[in-house]
Amino acid sequence: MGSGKTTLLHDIIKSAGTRGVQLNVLMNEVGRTDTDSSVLKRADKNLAIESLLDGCMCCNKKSEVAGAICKLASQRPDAIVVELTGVADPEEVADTLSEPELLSRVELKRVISVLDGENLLDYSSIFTADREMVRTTTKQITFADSLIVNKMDLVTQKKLDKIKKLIEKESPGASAVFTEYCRVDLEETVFNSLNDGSGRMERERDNYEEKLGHSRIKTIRLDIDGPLQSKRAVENFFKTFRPGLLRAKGYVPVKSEHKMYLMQHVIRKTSWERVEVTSSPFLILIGLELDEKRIQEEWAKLHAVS
Ligand SMILES: Nc1nc2c(ncn2[C@@H]2O[C@H](COP(=O)(O)OP(=O)(O)OP(=O)(O)O)[C@@H](O)[C@H]2O)c(=O)[nH]1
Repeated sequence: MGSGKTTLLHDIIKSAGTRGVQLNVLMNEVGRTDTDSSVLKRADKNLAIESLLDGCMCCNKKSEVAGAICKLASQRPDAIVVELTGVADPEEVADTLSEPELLSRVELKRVISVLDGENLLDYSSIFTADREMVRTTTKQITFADSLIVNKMDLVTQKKLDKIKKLIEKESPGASAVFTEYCRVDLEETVFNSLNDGSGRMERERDNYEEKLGHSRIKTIRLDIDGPLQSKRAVENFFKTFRPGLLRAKGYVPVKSEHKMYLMQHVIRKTSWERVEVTSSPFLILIGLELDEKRIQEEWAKLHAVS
């Protein structure tokens, strides 16, 4: 909400043009007309943009996101930049990107949070913002691979000290850059993450594991070779990986009941819904800096006893 995201995106698009990097853009504008798209077209008149209007991508627009990303990915760009609204939750977006149809086509490289330095302290205090806003602001700090605190021209030294303390509290050790008009080293903040040799998009991948592995938010796909012992065994497995594990979902067969379940796990709660599924079972885990090696080891044990 006015923190400087479109300002940054404009610069990214311009810079991509001079680097020969082809970007596509997915915009999400809450309750507004599609104004930012025209601003961005000024940076590159041939830019491919999909816009989702009147909704927050992480909530009611979820089902449309997969379609829009697939459409952009089919043009085989080097990368897709997704601009979220200020109220979007990065974790939910990672969740959306882990839909099976997207998992094989795109990989999350970097989450960049642009924070409004002038208002950040208000947005993160329960005395001045509602709980949902505080929660979202905290998540935007916690989940960012790059943290940009913008509008420094409007921030006093006293406020800056408090902002630094807030960031240290929510994400110890995180390095933030403090900017005016989002002027950052774009090589370091954006383009570096594209140069890992993984090449152009739309390449079908045989191995689905760790699709989102370059961001701090990691998605891991676990294979299910046979029925699992019990629901409780799966829930205990999730417990082992708290607090990093945020989300898990999949079709899980349970041996003790000879049934298939749609399993949804969010933070601490796990729900099980009995389903008839003919496709192969799978489980996707989403979390912050998950230790994949350990997870795979524990998962293998769970199978061994099933
Ligand atoms: N004073 C000041 N204004 C800025 C700065 N960065 C951006 N702005 C202005 O703030 C306004 C909002 O910037 P945008 O880049 O559109 O912000 P946004 O995050 O895309 O906004 P939404 O799309 O509404 O979420 C524009 O008028 C910008 O010119 C800054 O560092 N200082």
